[in-house]
Amino acid sequence: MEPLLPCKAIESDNKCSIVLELSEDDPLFEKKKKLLQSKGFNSKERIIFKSSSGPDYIATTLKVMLQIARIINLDEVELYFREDDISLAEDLYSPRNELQALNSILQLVDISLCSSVQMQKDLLQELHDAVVDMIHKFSDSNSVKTVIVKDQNCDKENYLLDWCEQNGVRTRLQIAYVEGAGRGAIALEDLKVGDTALEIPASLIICEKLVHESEMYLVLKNIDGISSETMLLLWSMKEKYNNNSKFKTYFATLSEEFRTGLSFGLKANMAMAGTLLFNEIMQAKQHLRTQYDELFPALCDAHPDIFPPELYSWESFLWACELWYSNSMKIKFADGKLRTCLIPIASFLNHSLYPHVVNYGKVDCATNSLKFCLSRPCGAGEECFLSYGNFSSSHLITFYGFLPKGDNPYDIIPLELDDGNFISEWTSHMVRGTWLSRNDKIFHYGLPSPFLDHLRRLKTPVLHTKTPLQANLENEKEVLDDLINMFGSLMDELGDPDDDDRKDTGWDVKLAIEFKNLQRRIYSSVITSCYWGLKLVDKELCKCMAEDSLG
Ligand SMILES: C[S@@+](CC[C@H](N)C(=O)[O-])C[C@H]1O[C@@H](n2cnc3c(N)ncnc32)[C@H](O)[C@@H]1O
Repeated sequence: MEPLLPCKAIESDNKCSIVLELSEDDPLFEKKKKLLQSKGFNSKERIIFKSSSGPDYIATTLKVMLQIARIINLDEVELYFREDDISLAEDLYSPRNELQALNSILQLVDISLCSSVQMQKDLLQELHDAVVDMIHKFSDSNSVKTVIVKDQNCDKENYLLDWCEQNGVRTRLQIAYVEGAGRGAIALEDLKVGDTALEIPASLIICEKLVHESEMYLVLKNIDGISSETMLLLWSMKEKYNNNSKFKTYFATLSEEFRTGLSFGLKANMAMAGTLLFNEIMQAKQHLRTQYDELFPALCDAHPDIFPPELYSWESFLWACELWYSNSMKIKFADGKLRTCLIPIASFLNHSLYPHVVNYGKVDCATNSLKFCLSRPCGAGEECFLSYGNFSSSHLITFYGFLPKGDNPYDIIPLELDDGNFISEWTSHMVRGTWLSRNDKIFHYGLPSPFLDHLRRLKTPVLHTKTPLQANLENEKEVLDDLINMFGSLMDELGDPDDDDRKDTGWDVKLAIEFKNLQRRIYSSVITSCYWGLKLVDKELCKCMAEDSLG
Protein backbone atom coordinates (compact mmCIF):
# COMPACT_ATOMS: atom_id res chain seq x y z
CA MET A 1 0.00 0.00 0.00
CA GLU A 2 1.28 3.40 -0.93
CA PRO A 3 0.95 6.28 1.56
CA LEU A 4 -1.81 8.74 0.90
CA LEU A 5 -0.90 12.35 0.42
CA PRO A 6 -1.65 14.20 3.63
CA CYS A 7 -3.53 17.25 2.32
CA LYS A 8 -6.47 19.29 3.53
CA ALA A 9 -8.91 21.56 1.72
CA ILE A 10 -10.32 24.78 3.08
CA GLU A 11 -13.29 26.57 1.58
CA SER A 12 -15.04 29.94 1.49
CA ASP A 13 -17.94 31.05 -0.75
CA ASN A 14 -16.55 31.60 -4.26
CA LYS A 15 -13.05 30.42 -3.65
CA CYS A 16 -11.39 27.47 -2.10
CA SER A 17 -7.90 26.67 -1.06
CA ILE A 18 -6.18 23.35 -0.93
CA VAL A 19 -3.38 22.66 1.48
CA LEU A 20 -0.65 20.28 0.47
CA GLU A 21 1.32 19.21 3.46
CA LEU A 22 4.35 17.00 3.90
CA SER A 23 3.67 14.86 6.95
CA GLU A 24 6.20 15.15 9.76
CA ASP A 25 5.77 11.39 10.22
CA ASP A 26 7.24 10.77 6.78
CA PRO A 27 10.56 8.96 7.38
CA LEU A 28 12.04 11.05 4.53
CA PHE A 29 10.67 14.31 5.96
CA GLU A 30 13.98 16.21 6.22
CA LYS A 31 15.18 15.27 2.74
CA LYS A 32 11.84 16.09 1.13
CA LYS A 33 11.54 19.35 3.05
CA LYS A 34 14.97 20.39 1.79
CA LEU A 35 14.00 19.52 -1.77
CA LEU A 36 10.72 21.43 -1.47
CA GLN A 37 12.61 24.45 -0.16
CA SER A 38 15.13 24.27 -2.99
CA LYS A 39 12.17 24.67 -5.36
CA GLY A 40 10.72 27.57 -3.39
CA PHE A 41 8.04 25.66 -1.45
CA ASN A 42 7.38 25.12 2.23
CA SER A 43 6.48 21.77 3.75
CA LYS A 44 2.91 23.15 3.98
CA GLU A 45 1.55 25.10 1.03
CA ARG A 46 -1.91 26.57 0.53
CA ILE A 47 -3.07 26.88 -3.07
CA ILE A 48 -6.01 29.22 -3.68
CA PHE A 49 -8.55 28.81 -6.49
CA LYS A 50 -11.17 31.46 -7.35
CA SER A 51 -14.30 30.76 -9.37
CA SER A 52 -13.38 33.47 -11.91
CA SER A 53 -9.87 32.13 -12.37
CA GLY A 54 -10.34 30.55 -15.82
CA PRO A 55 -8.88 27.38 -17.33
CA ASP A 56 -5.34 28.74 -17.86
CA TYR A 57 -5.11 29.71 -14.22
CA ILE A 58 -6.34 26.24 -13.22
CA ALA A 59 -3.79 24.52 -15.49
CA THR A 60 -0.92 26.66 -14.20
CA THR A 61 -1.92 26.21 -10.58
CA LEU A 62 -2.34 22.48 -11.02
CA LYS A 63 1.19 22.34 -12.38
CA VAL A 64 2.47 23.91 -9.18
CA MET A 65 0.40 21.52 -7.07
CA LEU A 66 1.79 18.61 -9.04
CA GLN A 67 5.36 19.76 -8.43
CA ILE A 68 4.72 19.72 -4.69
CA ALA A 69 2.71 16.48 -4.72
CA ARG A 70 5.48 14.71 -6.67
CA ILE A 71 8.02 15.56 -3.98
CA ILE A 72 5.68 14.58 -1.15
CA ASN A 73 5.12 11.22 -2.83
CA LEU A 74 8.75 10.39 -3.60
CA ASP A 75 10.10 7.14 -2.23
CA GLU A 76 13.69 6.65 -1.11
CA VAL A 77 15.03 5.30 -4.40
CA GLU A 78 13.36 8.08 -6.39
CA LEU A 79 14.75 10.64 -3.99
CA TYR A 80 18.28 9.25 -4.25
CA PHE A 81 18.27 9.11 -8.06
CA ARG A 82 16.41 12.37 -8.66
CA GLU A 83 17.90 14.74 -11.18
CA ASP A 84 17.43 18.37 -10.27
CA ASP A 85 18.99 19.87 -13.35
CA ILE A 86 16.95 22.94 -14.24
CA SER A 87 17.62 22.36 -17.93
CA LEU A 88 15.51 19.16 -17.80
CA ALA A 89 12.07 20.04 -19.09
CA GLU A 90 10.02 18.60 -16.22
CA ASP A 91 10.54 17.24 -12.73
CA LEU A 92 9.16 13.86 -13.75
CA TYR A 93 10.47 11.27 -11.32
CA SER A 94 8.81 7.97 -12.29
CA PRO A 95 5.46 6.71 -13.64
CA ARG A 96 4.68 5.42 -10.14
CA ASN A 97 5.35 8.80 -8.58
CA GLU A 98 3.42 10.68 -11.25
CA LEU A 99 0.34 8.52 -10.84
CA GLN A 100 0.50 8.67 -7.07
CA ALA A 101 0.94 12.46 -7.10
CA LEU A 102 -1.97 13.03 -9.51
CA ASN A 103 -4.24 10.68 -7.58
CA SER A 104 -3.38 12.31 -4.28
CA ILE A 105 -4.47 15.69 -5.69
CA LEU A 106 -7.62 14.09 -7.08
CA GLN A 107 -8.43 12.53 -3.73
CA LEU A 108 -8.11 15.87 -2.03
CA VAL A 109 -10.30 17.64 -4.59
CA ASP A 110 -12.94 14.89 -4.27
CA ILE A 111 -13.00 15.13 -0.48
CA SER A 112 -13.60 18.89 -0.81
CA LEU A 113 -16.31 18.32 -3.43
CA CYS A 114 -18.36 16.31 -0.95
CA SER A 115 -18.61 19.17 1.54
CA SER A 116 -18.72 22.30 -0.61
CA VAL A 117 -21.41 24.83 -1.55
CA GLN A 118 -22.62 25.07 -5.19
CA MET A 119 -20.19 27.78 -6.37
CA GLN A 120 -17.23 25.87 -5.02
CA LYS A 121 -18.66 22.63 -6.44
CA ASP A 122 -18.40 24.01 -9.99
CA LEU A 123 -14.86 25.11 -9.38
CA LEU A 124 -13.83 21.86 -7.73
CA GLN A 125 -15.52 19.86 -10.50
CA GLU A 126 -13.43 21.81 -13.01
CA LEU A 127 -10.34 20.97 -11.02
CA HIS A 128 -11.39 17.32 -10.80
CA ASP A 129 -11.85 17.14 -14.58
CA ALA A 130 -8.49 18.80 -15.19
CA VAL A 131 -6.68 16.26 -12.99
CA VAL A 132 -8.51 13.31 -14.57
CA ASP A 133 -7.55 14.69 -17.98
CA MET A 134 -3.89 14.78 -16.91
CA ILE A 135 -4.14 11.17 -15.71
CA HIS A 136 -5.68 10.11 -19.04
CA LYS A 137 -2.94 11.80 -21.03
CA PHE A 138 -0.27 10.23 -18.89
CA SER A 139 -1.97 6.84 -19.11
CA ASP A 140 -2.27 6.92 -22.92
CA SER A 141 1.44 7.54 -23.29
CA ASN A 142 2.29 4.52 -21.11
CA SER A 143 -0.25 1.89 -22.19
CA VAL A 144 0.77 -1.75 -22.77
CA LYS A 145 -0.94 -4.18 -25.16
CA THR A 146 -2.70 -7.14 -23.54
CA VAL A 147 -2.15 -10.53 -25.22
CA ILE A 148 -4.69 -13.13 -24.09
CA VAL A 149 -3.80 -16.81 -24.54
CA LYS A 150 -6.99 -18.17 -26.06
CA ASP A 151 -6.63 -21.96 -25.82
CA GLN A 152 -6.36 -22.17 -22.03
CA ASN A 153 -9.22 -23.54 -20.00
CA CYS A 154 -10.51 -21.22 -17.26
CA ASP A 155 -13.28 -23.46 -15.88
CA LYS A 156 -11.88 -23.53 -12.32
CA GLU A 157 -11.41 -19.77 -12.33
CA ASN A 158 -14.94 -19.16 -13.64
CA TYR A 159 -16.33 -21.53 -11.05
CA LEU A 160 -14.55 -19.55 -8.34
CA LEU A 161 -15.82 -16.30 -9.84
CA ASP A 162 -19.44 -17.60 -9.74
CA TRP A 163 -19.03 -18.75 -6.16
CA CYS A 164 -17.54 -15.41 -5.16
CA GLU A 165 -20.32 -13.43 -6.85
CA GLN A 166 -22.89 -15.56 -5.03
CA ASN A 167 -21.10 -14.57 -1.84
CA GLY A 168 -21.14 -10.85 -2.41
CA VAL A 169 -18.12 -10.14 -4.64
CA ARG A 170 -18.69 -7.45 -7.25
CA THR A 171 -16.39 -7.55 -10.21
CA ARG A 172 -15.92 -5.75 -13.48
CA LEU A 173 -13.01 -8.05 -14.29
CA GLN A 174 -12.87 -11.51 -15.79
CA ILE A 175 -10.07 -14.05 -15.55
CA ALA A 176 -8.06 -15.17 -18.58
CA TYR A 177 -4.60 -16.51 -19.35
CA VAL A 178 -2.25 -13.76 -20.49
CA GLU A 179 1.01 -14.10 -22.30
CA GLY A 180 3.95 -14.77 -19.99
CA ALA A 181 2.14 -14.34 -16.65
CA GLY A 182 -0.35 -17.21 -16.14
CA ARG A 183 -3.78 -15.90 -15.29
CA GLY A 184 -4.61 -12.23 -15.20
CA ALA A 185 -7.66 -9.99 -14.63
CA ILE A 186 -9.17 -8.40 -17.73
CA ALA A 187 -11.55 -5.42 -17.71
CA LEU A 188 -15.03 -6.41 -18.90
CA GLU A 189 -15.87 -2.80 -19.81
CA ASP A 190 -14.16 0.57 -20.01
CA LEU A 191 -13.20 1.53 -16.47
CA LYS A 192 -12.59 5.13 -15.46
CA VAL A 193 -10.33 6.70 -12.84
CA GLY A 194 -11.97 6.13 -9.46
CA ASP A 195 -14.13 3.20 -10.63
CA THR A 196 -14.18 0.12 -8.41
CA ALA A 197 -12.88 -2.76 -10.53
CA LEU A 198 -13.35 -5.33 -7.80
CA GLU A 199 -15.02 -5.41 -4.39
CA ILE A 200 -14.50 -8.29 -1.97
CA PRO A 201 -16.56 -8.65 1.23
CA ALA A 202 -14.37 -9.05 4.32
CA SER A 203 -16.03 -12.44 4.93
CA LEU A 204 -14.21 -13.86 1.87
CA ILE A 205 -10.75 -12.74 2.97
CA ILE A 206 -8.55 -15.59 4.20
CA CYS A 207 -6.82 -14.38 7.35
CA GLU A 208 -5.75 -15.42 10.86
CA LYS A 209 -9.37 -15.64 12.05
CA LEU A 210 -9.64 -18.98 10.22
CA VAL A 211 -6.66 -20.42 12.10
CA HIS A 212 -8.15 -19.25 15.38
CA GLU A 213 -11.31 -21.20 14.55
CA SER A 214 -9.38 -24.37 13.70
CA GLU A 215 -8.28 -27.11 16.10
CA MET A 216 -4.63 -26.53 15.25
CA TYR A 217 -4.77 -23.16 16.99
CA LEU A 218 -4.95 -24.89 20.39
CA VAL A 219 -1.50 -26.32 19.68
CA LEU A 220 0.03 -23.40 17.76
CA LYS A 221 -0.89 -20.73 20.30
CA ASN A 222 1.44 -22.40 22.79
CA ILE A 223 4.50 -22.16 20.55
CA ASP A 224 6.73 -19.33 21.69
CA GLY A 225 7.21 -16.55 19.14
CA ILE A 226 5.26 -18.18 16.29
CA SER A 227 3.84 -15.51 13.98
CA SER A 228 0.27 -15.43 12.65
CA GLU A 229 1.77 -15.70 9.12
CA THR A 230 3.45 -19.00 10.02
CA MET A 231 0.22 -20.26 11.59
CA LEU A 232 -1.69 -19.41 8.41
CA LEU A 233 0.93 -21.11 6.31
CA LEU A 234 0.56 -24.33 8.34
CA TRP A 235 -3.23 -24.02 8.19
CA SER A 236 -3.22 -23.68 4.39
CA MET A 237 -1.03 -26.80 4.00
CA LYS A 238 -3.84 -28.82 5.50
CA GLU A 239 -6.86 -26.82 4.32
CA LYS A 240 -5.80 -27.42 0.71
CA TYR A 241 -6.89 -31.07 1.19
CA ASN A 242 -10.04 -30.35 3.22
CA ASN A 243 -13.05 -31.34 1.10
CA ASN A 244 -15.37 -29.41 3.42
CA SER A 245 -13.36 -26.22 3.32
CA LYS A 246 -15.33 -23.01 2.78
CA PHE A 247 -12.52 -22.04 0.38
CA LYS A 248 -12.43 -25.31 -1.59
CA THR A 249 -13.10 -23.53 -4.91
CA TYR A 250 -10.27 -21.09 -4.16
CA PHE A 251 -7.77 -23.84 -3.33
CA ALA A 252 -8.79 -25.67 -6.53
CA THR A 253 -7.45 -22.77 -8.61
CA LEU A 254 -3.98 -22.85 -7.05
CA SER A 255 -1.02 -24.24 -8.99
CA GLU A 256 0.72 -27.40 -7.83
CA GLU A 257 4.04 -25.62 -8.33
CA PHE A 258 4.65 -21.92 -8.06
CA ARG A 259 8.02 -21.63 -9.76
CA THR A 260 9.49 -18.86 -7.67
CA GLY A 261 13.18 -18.44 -6.89
CA LEU A 262 12.62 -20.55 -3.76
CA SER A 263 12.18 -23.57 -6.06
CA PHE A 264 15.28 -22.97 -8.17
CA GLY A 265 17.22 -26.19 -8.87
CA LEU A 266 20.96 -26.75 -8.68
CA LYS A 267 21.67 -25.72 -12.29
CA ALA A 268 19.85 -22.40 -11.81
CA ASN A 269 21.75 -21.82 -8.57
CA MET A 270 24.99 -22.34 -10.45
CA ALA A 271 23.87 -20.10 -13.31
CA MET A 272 23.16 -17.18 -10.98
CA ALA A 273 26.36 -17.53 -8.91
CA GLY A 274 27.89 -14.14 -8.11
CA THR A 275 24.63 -12.23 -8.58
CA LEU A 276 22.51 -10.34 -6.06
CA LEU A 277 19.77 -12.86 -6.82
CA PHE A 278 21.93 -15.74 -5.59
CA ASN A 279 22.40 -14.06 -2.20
CA GLU A 280 18.72 -13.19 -1.86
CA ILE A 281 17.49 -16.70 -2.69
CA MET A 282 20.06 -18.47 -0.51
CA GLN A 283 19.27 -16.27 2.49
CA ALA A 284 15.52 -16.72 2.09
CA LYS A 285 15.81 -20.51 1.72
CA GLN A 286 18.12 -20.80 4.70
CA HIS A 287 15.65 -18.80 6.81
CA LEU A 288 12.73 -21.02 5.74
CA ARG A 289 14.67 -24.23 6.28
CA THR A 290 15.53 -23.14 9.84
CA GLN A 291 11.91 -22.27 10.47
CA TYR A 292 10.75 -25.65 9.16
CA ASP A 293 13.31 -27.57 11.21
CA GLU A 294 12.18 -25.77 14.37
CA LEU A 295 8.62 -27.02 13.84
CA PHE A 296 9.01 -30.42 12.18
CA PRO A 297 8.99 -33.29 12.75
CA ALA A 298 8.27 -32.20 16.37
CA LEU A 299 4.67 -31.09 15.64
CA CYS A 300 3.86 -34.25 13.66
CA ASP A 301 5.36 -36.46 16.36
CA ALA A 302 3.46 -34.75 19.16
CA HIS A 303 0.11 -34.30 17.34
CA PRO A 304 -0.07 -36.68 14.35
CA ASP A 305 -3.87 -36.33 14.22
CA ILE A 306 -3.67 -32.54 13.79
CA PHE A 307 -0.44 -32.44 11.77
CA PRO A 308 -0.46 -35.62 9.64
CA PRO A 309 3.20 -36.20 8.62
CA GLU A 310 2.26 -36.80 4.97
CA LEU A 311 0.91 -33.21 4.71
CA TYR A 312 3.86 -31.56 6.44
CA SER A 313 6.89 -32.44 4.32
CA TRP A 314 9.57 -29.82 3.54
CA GLU A 315 8.27 -29.73 -0.08
CA SER A 316 4.72 -28.96 1.11
CA PHE A 317 6.05 -26.30 3.47
CA LEU A 318 7.94 -24.68 0.60
CA TRP A 319 4.78 -24.80 -1.56
CA ALA A 320 2.86 -22.94 1.16
CA CYS A 321 5.67 -20.40 1.56
CA GLU A 322 5.59 -19.74 -2.18
CA LEU A 323 1.79 -19.44 -2.07
CA TRP A 324 1.89 -16.88 0.71
CA TYR A 325 4.85 -14.93 -0.62
CA SER A 326 3.49 -14.68 -4.16
CA ASN A 327 -0.25 -14.32 -3.48
CA SER A 328 -0.81 -12.66 -0.12
CA MET A 329 -1.59 -9.00 0.56
CA LYS A 330 -1.29 -6.96 3.73
CA ILE A 331 -4.73 -5.64 4.59
CA LYS A 332 -5.79 -3.13 7.24
CA PHE A 333 -9.08 -4.20 8.80
CA ALA A 334 -11.84 -2.14 10.39
CA ASP A 335 -10.27 -2.76 13.83
CA GLY A 336 -7.13 -0.96 12.60
CA LYS A 337 -5.01 -4.15 12.54
CA LEU A 338 -2.79 -5.03 9.59
CA ARG A 339 -3.09 -8.70 8.61
CA THR A 340 -1.49 -10.83 5.91
CA CYS A 341 -4.30 -12.31 3.81
CA LEU A 342 -5.15 -14.36 0.75
CA ILE A 343 -7.93 -12.80 -1.28
CA PRO A 344 -9.84 -14.86 -3.83
CA ILE A 345 -10.10 -13.20 -7.29
CA ALA A 346 -7.85 -10.29 -6.24
CA SER A 347 -4.97 -12.76 -6.28
CA PHE A 348 -5.39 -13.08 -10.06
CA LEU A 349 -4.18 -9.51 -10.49
CA ASN A 350 -0.66 -9.39 -11.90
CA HIS A 351 2.03 -6.85 -11.10
CA SER A 352 3.11 -3.98 -13.29
CA LEU A 353 5.62 -1.16 -13.00
CA TYR A 354 2.79 0.97 -14.30
CA PRO A 355 -0.28 -0.33 -12.43
CA HIS A 356 -3.94 0.63 -12.62
CA VAL A 357 -4.59 0.03 -8.94
CA VAL A 358 -2.16 1.85 -6.66
CA ASN A 359 -4.04 2.50 -3.42
CA TYR A 360 -5.53 -0.65 -1.98
CA GLY A 361 -5.29 -2.63 1.18
CA LYS A 362 -7.80 -1.06 3.56
CA VAL A 363 -11.18 -2.55 4.41
CA ASP A 364 -13.87 0.08 3.87
CA CYS A 365 -15.61 0.39 7.24
CA ALA A 366 -18.93 1.51 5.69
CA THR A 367 -19.29 -1.56 3.45
CA ASN A 368 -16.97 -3.96 5.33
CA SER A 369 -15.37 -4.79 2.01
CA LEU A 370 -12.09 -4.39 0.24
CA LYS A 371 -12.23 -2.22 -2.87
CA PHE A 372 -9.80 -2.10 -5.76
CA CYS A 373 -10.30 1.34 -7.31
CA LEU A 374 -8.59 2.56 -10.44
CA SER A 375 -5.87 5.18 -10.30
CA ARG A 376 -5.76 5.27 -14.08
CA PRO A 377 -8.26 4.15 -16.72
CA CYS A 378 -8.39 0.57 -18.00
CA GLY A 379 -10.11 -0.11 -21.32
CA ALA A 380 -12.41 -3.08 -22.00
CA GLY A 381 -10.26 -6.13 -22.83
CA GLU A 382 -7.17 -4.59 -21.21
CA GLU A 383 -5.39 -6.37 -18.36
CA CYS A 384 -5.83 -4.59 -15.04
CA PHE A 385 -2.60 -4.47 -13.02
CA LEU A 386 -1.70 -3.94 -9.40
CA SER A 387 1.59 -2.86 -7.91
CA TYR A 388 2.89 -5.52 -5.51
CA GLY A 389 5.31 -2.92 -4.17
CA ASN A 390 8.48 -1.10 -5.15
CA PHE A 391 10.54 -4.24 -5.53
CA SER A 392 13.80 -5.03 -7.30
CA SER A 393 13.83 -7.78 -9.92
CA SER A 394 15.84 -10.03 -7.59
CA HIS A 395 13.06 -9.73 -4.98
CA LEU A 396 10.37 -10.35 -7.61
CA ILE A 397 12.18 -13.47 -8.88
CA THR A 398 12.86 -14.81 -5.37
CA PHE A 399 9.34 -14.43 -4.02
CA TYR A 400 7.12 -14.18 -7.13
CA GLY A 401 9.10 -15.98 -9.86
CA PHE A 402 9.15 -13.35 -12.59
CA LEU A 403 11.22 -10.56 -14.02
CA PRO A 404 8.98 -7.59 -14.81
CA LYS A 405 8.81 -6.24 -18.35
CA GLY A 406 10.21 -2.75 -18.87
CA ASP A 407 12.71 -0.67 -16.96
CA ASN A 408 12.45 -1.39 -13.26
CA PRO A 409 13.67 1.71 -11.37
CA TYR A 410 14.12 -0.44 -8.26
CA ASP A 411 16.85 -2.55 -9.86
CA ILE A 412 19.59 -1.00 -7.83
CA ILE A 413 23.06 -2.28 -6.97
CA PRO A 414 23.83 -1.46 -3.33
CA LEU A 415 27.46 -0.44 -2.84
CA GLU A 416 29.72 -0.93 0.13
CA LEU A 417 32.00 2.08 0.30
CA ASP A 418 34.52 3.64 2.58
CA ASP A 419 32.34 6.17 4.43
CA GLY A 420 35.22 8.67 4.66
CA ASN A 421 33.63 9.92 7.91
CA PHE A 422 31.77 12.60 5.99
CA ILE A 423 28.58 14.05 7.33
CA SER A 424 26.22 13.36 4.50
CA GLU A 425 22.52 13.17 3.82
CA TRP A 426 22.98 9.58 2.59
CA THR A 427 24.53 6.84 4.68
CA SER A 428 24.52 4.23 1.91
CA HIS A 429 24.99 4.43 -1.82
CA MET A 430 23.78 2.63 -4.92
CA VAL A 431 23.75 2.68 -8.70
CA ARG A 432 21.28 1.50 -11.30
CA GLY A 433 21.22 1.26 -15.11
CA THR A 434 22.27 4.64 -16.46
CA TRP A 435 19.71 4.23 -19.26
CA LEU A 436 17.17 5.31 -16.63
CA SER A 437 18.79 8.72 -16.35
CA ARG A 438 17.97 11.77 -18.46
CA ASN A 439 21.15 13.61 -17.60
CA ASP A 440 24.38 12.43 -19.21
CA LYS A 441 26.05 15.85 -19.04
CA ILE A 442 29.42 16.59 -17.51
CA PHE A 443 29.48 16.06 -13.71
CA HIS A 444 26.41 13.79 -14.01
CA TYR A 445 27.06 11.05 -16.64
CA GLY A 446 23.73 9.39 -15.81
CA LEU A 447 25.02 8.48 -12.33
CA PRO A 448 23.38 9.48 -9.01
CA SER A 449 24.66 12.76 -7.60
CA PRO A 450 24.92 11.58 -3.95
CA PHE A 451 27.23 8.76 -5.06
CA LEU A 452 29.41 10.99 -7.25
CA ASP A 453 29.62 13.63 -4.52
CA HIS A 454 30.72 10.98 -2.06
CA LEU A 455 33.47 9.75 -4.38
CA ARG A 456 34.63 13.30 -5.10
CA ARG A 457 34.97 14.00 -1.42
CA LEU A 458 36.99 10.81 -0.93
CA LYS A 459 39.62 12.26 -3.27
CA THR A 460 41.72 15.28 -2.30
CA PRO A 461 41.69 17.83 -5.08
CA VAL A 462 45.09 19.36 -5.87
CA LEU A 463 44.31 23.02 -5.60
CA HIS A 464 47.71 24.63 -5.27
CA THR A 465 49.12 25.17 -8.75
CA LYS A 466 46.09 24.96 -10.95
CA THR A 467 42.81 26.79 -11.37
CA PRO A 468 39.97 25.36 -9.21
CA LEU A 469 38.11 24.20 -12.31
CA GLN A 470 41.14 22.39 -13.66
CA ALA A 471 41.72 20.75 -10.28
CA ASN A 472 38.08 19.72 -10.17
CA LEU A 473 38.34 18.22 -13.61
CA GLU A 474 41.40 16.22 -12.70
CA ASN A 475 39.68 15.03 -9.57
CA GLU A 476 36.72 14.10 -11.74
CA LYS A 477 38.91 12.03 -14.05
CA GLU A 478 40.26 10.07 -11.08
CA VAL A 479 36.73 9.41 -9.84
CA LEU A 480 35.68 8.13 -13.25
CA ASP A 481 38.80 5.98 -13.60
CA ASP A 482 38.13 4.44 -10.18
CA LEU A 483 34.57 3.70 -11.16
CA ILE A 484 35.64 2.02 -14.39
CA ASN A 485 38.01 -0.21 -12.41
CA MET A 486 35.45 -0.94 -9.70
CA PHE A 487 32.67 -1.94 -12.09
CA GLY A 488 35.12 -3.75 -14.38
CA SER A 489 36.04 -6.03 -11.44
CA LEU A 490 32.38 -6.54 -10.53
CA MET A 491 31.66 -7.47 -14.14
CA ASP A 492 34.54 -9.99 -14.14
CA GLU A 493 33.07 -11.62 -11.03
CA LEU A 494 29.95 -12.47 -13.05
CA GLY A 495 32.05 -14.58 -15.44
CA ASP A 496 31.98 -14.88 -19.19
CA PRO A 497 28.46 -14.62 -20.71
CA ASP A 498 29.45 -17.24 -23.28
CA ASP A 499 29.76 -19.75 -20.44
CA ASP A 500 26.05 -19.40 -19.58
CA ASP A 501 24.28 -22.55 -20.72
CA ARG A 502 21.62 -21.10 -22.98
CA LYS A 503 20.69 -24.55 -24.29
CA ASP A 504 19.20 -25.39 -20.91
CA THR A 505 15.55 -24.50 -21.34
CA GLY A 506 14.55 -25.03 -17.70
CA TRP A 507 12.36 -22.13 -16.48
CA ASP A 508 14.65 -21.55 -13.52
CA VAL A 509 17.93 -21.55 -15.48
CA LYS A 510 16.35 -19.15 -17.98
CA LEU A 511 15.31 -16.75 -15.21
CA ALA A 512 18.71 -17.02 -13.54
CA ILE A 513 20.51 -16.15 -16.79
CA GLU A 514 18.07 -13.34 -17.54
CA PHE A 515 18.83 -11.84 -14.16
CA LYS A 516 22.58 -12.26 -14.58
CA ASN A 517 22.34 -10.46 -17.92
CA LEU A 518 20.37 -7.66 -16.29
CA GLN A 519 23.10 -7.23 -13.68
CA ARG A 520 25.74 -7.27 -16.44
CA ARG A 521 23.74 -4.66 -18.36
CA ILE A 522 23.67 -2.38 -15.30
CA TYR A 523 27.44 -2.71 -14.73
CA SER A 524 28.14 -2.21 -18.41
CA SER A 525 25.95 0.92 -18.57
CA VAL A 526 27.90 2.41 -15.65
CA ILE A 527 31.23 1.66 -17.33
CA THR A 528 30.07 3.10 -20.69
CA SER A 529 28.77 6.22 -18.96
CA CYS A 530 32.11 6.69 -17.20
CA TYR A 531 34.01 6.43 -20.49
CA TRP A 532 31.61 8.99 -21.93
CA GLY A 533 32.25 11.14 -18.87
CA LEU A 534 36.02 10.91 -19.36
CA LYS A 535 35.60 12.24 -22.90
CA LEU A 536 33.54 15.19 -21.64
CA VAL A 537 36.04 15.95 -18.89
CA ASP A 538 39.01 15.72 -21.28
CA LYS A 539 37.30 18.12 -23.65
CA GLU A 540 36.71 20.55 -20.82
CA LEU A 541 40.30 20.20 -19.61
CA CYS A 542 41.61 20.99 -23.10
CA LYS A 543 39.45 24.12 -23.14
CA CYS A 544 40.75 25.09 -19.71
CA MET A 545 44.38 24.63 -20.72
CA ALA A 546 43.87 26.54 -23.96
CA GLU A 547 42.41 29.44 -21.98
CA ASP A 548 45.32 29.25 -19.51
CA SER A 549 47.93 29.36 -22.27
CA LEU A 550 46.23 32.42 -23.73
CA GLY A 551 46.82 33.98 -20.34
C1 LIG B 1 -0.87 -12.91 -7.20
S1 LIG B 1 -0.47 -14.02 -8.41
C2 LIG B 1 -1.20 -13.34 -9.85
C3 LIG B 1 -1.96 -14.38 -10.65
C4 LIG B 1 -1.12 -15.40 -11.35
N1 LIG B 1 -0.72 -14.90 -12.65
C5 LIG B 1 -1.84 -16.72 -11.46
O1 LIG B 1 -1.94 -17.26 -12.57
O2 LIG B 1 -2.26 -17.22 -10.42
C6 LIG B 1 1.23 -13.66 -8.55
C7 LIG B 1 1.96 -14.47 -9.59
O3 LIG B 1 1.60 -14.04 -10.90
C8 LIG B 1 2.71 -14.03 -11.76
N2 LIG B 1 2.93 -12.64 -12.18
C9 LIG B 1 2.44 -11.52 -11.60
N3 LIG B 1 2.79 -10.44 -12.28
C10 LIG B 1 3.54 -10.85 -13.31
C11 LIG B 1 4.21 -10.19 -14.37
N4 LIG B 1 4.18 -8.88 -14.50
N5 LIG B 1 4.88 -10.95 -15.27
C12 LIG B 1 4.94 -12.29 -15.15
N6 LIG B 1 4.33 -12.97 -14.16
C13 LIG B 1 3.63 -12.28 -13.26
C14 LIG B 1 3.88 -14.58 -10.96
O4 LIG B 1 3.93 -15.95 -11.18
C15 LIG B 1 3.46 -14.30 -9.54
O5 LIG B 1 4.04 -15.17 -8.61
